[in-house]
Amino acid sequence: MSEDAARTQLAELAKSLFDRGYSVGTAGNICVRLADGYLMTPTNSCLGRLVPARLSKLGPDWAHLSGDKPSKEVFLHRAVLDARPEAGAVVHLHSTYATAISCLTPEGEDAKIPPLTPYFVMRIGRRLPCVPYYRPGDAAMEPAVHEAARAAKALLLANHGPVVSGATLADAVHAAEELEEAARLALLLRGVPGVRALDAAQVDDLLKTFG
Ligand SMILES: O=C(O)[C@@H](O)C(=O)COP(=O)(O)O
Ligand SMILES: [Zn+2]
Repeated sequence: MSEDAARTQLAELAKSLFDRGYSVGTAGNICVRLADGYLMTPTNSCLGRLVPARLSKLGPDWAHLSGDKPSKEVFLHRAVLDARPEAGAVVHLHSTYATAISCLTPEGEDAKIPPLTPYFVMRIGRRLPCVPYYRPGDAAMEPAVHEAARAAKALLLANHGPVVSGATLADAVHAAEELEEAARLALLLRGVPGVRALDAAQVDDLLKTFG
């Protein structure tokens, strides 16, 4: 995909997330890997109103080259994309239910979202680590995020929100949407008697077939 096409697609998918309530105000940020660097949402930008030509362009060394000032979460995106060479994009949101789970999960543990549906397993996988709390934009989070991202496609930032990678931006967006729905189901069904999750053999079969 050309850089122009990547810019247009980033703005369109970000608007789609915003329009459906996955992001409010200026929350969230997105990064896409390019052949010669990275495209990133500018800091304090609204995902619903991005201008393709004003997206931040960073070089292969993550130095800001052009466009508006990049998101303060450059370290977050760098950690994930360095840890997952196969990933082409990262989406960070403050979507309500996944963020609620990030406030319930003990820091450093995996989030307790049970494998209720096949699509959650297919899109997110077996693990969803929860990285301890860091101030947004704090470079100190990079090693912890890197370690979590090596183990899983998606992770939670404690008391902050989800971070989801994908082979393409569309994949990352779809996975972030699926994570939000899974978090919503998990909270809806919390404590409800008789809830049935997929068993280990069913999860293994999904990962073997689609993972
Ligand atoms: O929560 C935060 O402050 C950031 O993680 C965020 O979501 C928005 O920050 P910018 O991308 O710098 O606007
Ligand atoms: Zn954030």
